[in-house]
Amino acid sequence: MDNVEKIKTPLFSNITSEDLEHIYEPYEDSFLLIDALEKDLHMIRERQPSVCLEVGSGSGVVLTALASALGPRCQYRATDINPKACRVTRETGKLNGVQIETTCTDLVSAVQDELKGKVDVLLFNPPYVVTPSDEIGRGDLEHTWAGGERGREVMDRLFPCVNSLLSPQGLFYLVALKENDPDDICETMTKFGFSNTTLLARQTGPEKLCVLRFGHKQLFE
Ligand SMILES: C[S@@+](CC[C@H](N)C(=O)[O-])C[C@H]1O[C@@H](n2cnc3c(N)ncnc32)[C@H](O)[C@@H]1O
Repeated sequence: MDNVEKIKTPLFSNITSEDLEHIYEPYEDSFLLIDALEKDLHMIRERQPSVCLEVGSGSGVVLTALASALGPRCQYRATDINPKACRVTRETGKLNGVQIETTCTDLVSAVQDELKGKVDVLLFNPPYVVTPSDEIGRGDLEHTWAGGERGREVMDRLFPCVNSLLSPQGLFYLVALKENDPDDICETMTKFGFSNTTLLARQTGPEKLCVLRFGHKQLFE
């Protein structure tokens, strides 16, 4: 499509091999989310976002890519349960001229009061791999992929918080795997008052991934 504005993949030469023993190396799912944001950039820009929040920012490449395209008028916030990921997220932002404020917390616990109703763009590329429940949180790397039953145990805990975090015009972008049952995710989010769109879907090796976008129902009526 000619009219799609490009989002540059950020530099991430700041990430050392030692970091990669603890944090998620940008991979196909990260780039799928960046591609989905590129596809939706016109809609994001129209909203003149003031706050973008990425949950589980890992290396920070996704939020940095979005921030580089949107510019400095917006506040860029990130959370991760892993303090090393928070540090690398800030560094990746800095390397690309973007300021990202990070908070080390479980999902959005430490920021949800402050950011209530203010988040215009919410991003989550969750740990989505189907694993035994007790693999969740076993270590830094397990945090990056272990999703427990149906790969849903971590992302499912964020869904009830989305309504109170998003601004009235806010959009929520979520990466999901076929095994996570995207139709059921959409049904769950419908119950919380959201409309959904599948923005992109891609087979990457054995994984069938998609990016879902949610917005308050009345926005799309
Ligand atoms: C699949 S990685 C995605 C990293 C990055 N957003 C990307 O797309 O490359 C999932 C990230 O979520 C973080 N994470 C896992 N469980 C979390 C939780 N309960 N709260 C906050 N972050 C979490 C992990 O530490 C990891 O950085």
